[in-house]
Amino acid sequence: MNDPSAFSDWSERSLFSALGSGARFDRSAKKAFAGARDASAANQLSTSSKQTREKIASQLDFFGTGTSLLQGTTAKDKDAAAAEDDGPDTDTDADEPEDTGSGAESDAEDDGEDAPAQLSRKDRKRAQVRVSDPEAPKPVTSFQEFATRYGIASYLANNLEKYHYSNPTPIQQHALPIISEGREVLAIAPTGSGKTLAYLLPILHLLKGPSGEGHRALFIVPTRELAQQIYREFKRLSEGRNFRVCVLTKASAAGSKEQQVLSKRFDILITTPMRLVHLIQQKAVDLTKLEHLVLDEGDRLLELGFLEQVDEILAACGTAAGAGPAADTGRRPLSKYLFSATLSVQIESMARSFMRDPVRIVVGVRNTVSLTVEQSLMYVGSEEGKLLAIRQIIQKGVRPPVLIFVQSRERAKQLFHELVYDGINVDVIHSERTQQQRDQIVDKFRTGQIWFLIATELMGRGMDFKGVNLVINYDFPQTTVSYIHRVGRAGRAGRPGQAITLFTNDDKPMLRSIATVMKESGSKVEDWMLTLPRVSHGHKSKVAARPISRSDITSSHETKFERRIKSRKRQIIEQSKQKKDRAAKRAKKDAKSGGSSAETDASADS
Ligand SMILES: Nc1ncnc2c1ncn2[C@@H]1O[C@H](COP(=O)(O)OP(=O)(O)OP(=O)(O)O)[C@@H](O)[C@H]1O
Repeated sequence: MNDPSAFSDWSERSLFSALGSGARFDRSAKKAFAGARDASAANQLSTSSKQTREKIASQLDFFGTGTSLLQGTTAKDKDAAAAEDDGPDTDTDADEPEDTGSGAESDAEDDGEDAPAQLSRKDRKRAQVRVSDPEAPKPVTSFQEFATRYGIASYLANNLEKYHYSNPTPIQQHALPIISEGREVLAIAPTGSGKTLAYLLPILHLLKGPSGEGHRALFIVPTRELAQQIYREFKRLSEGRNFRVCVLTKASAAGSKEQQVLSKRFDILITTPMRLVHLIQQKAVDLTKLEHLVLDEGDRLLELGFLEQVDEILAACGTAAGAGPAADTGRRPLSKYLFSATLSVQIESMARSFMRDPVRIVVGVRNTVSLTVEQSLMYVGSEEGKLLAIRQIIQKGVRPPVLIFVQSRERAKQLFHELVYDGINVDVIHSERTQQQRDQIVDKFRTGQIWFLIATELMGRGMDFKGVNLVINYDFPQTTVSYIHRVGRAGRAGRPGQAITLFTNDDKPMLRSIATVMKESGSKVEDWMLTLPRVSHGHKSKVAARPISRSDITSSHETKFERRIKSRKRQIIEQSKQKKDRAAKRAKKDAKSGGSSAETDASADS
């Protein structure tokens, strides 16, 4: 398994000089709009309000990095920040519902003493953790306190130390005791704030050790990449206890009799909904021994498309939506946990219908972006302007790894062909690529072999690439939720990150919503963006369901001849890549058959 930290070391080196001048991205990049229809609108670029970010940095220093928010701040930036006005502290009319919960929340950390008096009410809210039940177990302030209060096994304490988890993040401080004391949890905390450990650690503590009785913990996630990532995190944290973990893949969900027998040996299942439903329908899996059920990226899992499958899984656990807790069978009652960076009021009430009096924990302001991400919007006029803008951003010098989001597979392929022709170290990931290709790409991106990764919504949620410095929304996100998750691939674990969102005139209807989210998370946006006409919910739903149609991504100035040459060049690159992949595969195979394999099968440990 690759160690992601190796990548961060790598990214510290200035490897990107080959692609550009090495200069940082110029945020006043008006030149990027050459050729765009409305050059004057280039001035509408927004910059982050560093002043606001710095003021609350200490409050939100989840990872104890201290200077993380300021690391990317040059002296010039600081001057600029000093000159900036944070603007009036009025609530903007967030298009996404904010927190309209029960109203019975206790501001667990809002005793007025911790927050500096000069912070505005909103800034303080950004730094708060709100817990819905005043009777919920009190938070822990350190892993040491958690260990002594609950008597956690020494292997867990050792692994926390070994993998440098020195202080719990706010979501961990609250979730660890609440889950450990048997309460269900609805957790909403920013992207990259350590939600995975917030549920893995207490669940491992409660499971104690492998039992061989059947599946006792089930983790459901929307993509198989995320399933693999949770598997990796689980393996690290459970080192020293021989838990048997199964990540359901296409192959393992085939539902053969052998699988049915095998599955009983696994303590833990990690899966996407579809894979599990397949096994349930084949009667190849027994979920009646389940003690813990986690819906990671839970709001996504309760949306149309996944909802029916999740409902079927809940029914198989004895907890159908609308029903109360499972009947007492003498075993530990099934506890359910939902984690996400975003959760609407509607989805929350749906979740409550199958949960048992969950404690809701909200870190910061609901549905906003992590403060470690410096967000900006860039007007590019037209689709051609986008291609020009991205080339200029790259030429000016950015530090890889960089994630670039587009709205469809087709566009991902088109942009890939454009950038690969420019000689950029780029790859593309989308659902049409094979499982093996997807795994390889994720691995290569983690380890720095790929510098730019073009992705669809597939990679928008949950993926933890620690070193991602920059996210570029080449295509404007279809919803604010998608925006929050996409830009949350940068600025993780307290590190600074940057997000640039390109927009054209076609994106203006949705601009107000995104600008509002940016403002809510401490970035400065132009006032006119916040006063654009509101868009009806009907229109938003339409855009959410189907992206706006855009013209193809292509350098239109090319002649037919140039395009033919380009296409031939692409073929050659593709062939040479395939050749390399085949050679690597052969080498791996030879190595395996030659000696004893230390690597266990990621899909099915035994
Ligand atoms: N207490 C901690 N100290 C240091 N690093 C941590 C701690 N907890 C988690 N991390 C690291 O922070 C990174 C982000 O964690 P994680 O992937 O769980 O974020 P998340 O909140 O689930 O984000 P998302 O909403 O995008 O899924 C991971 O690399 C993880 O190893």
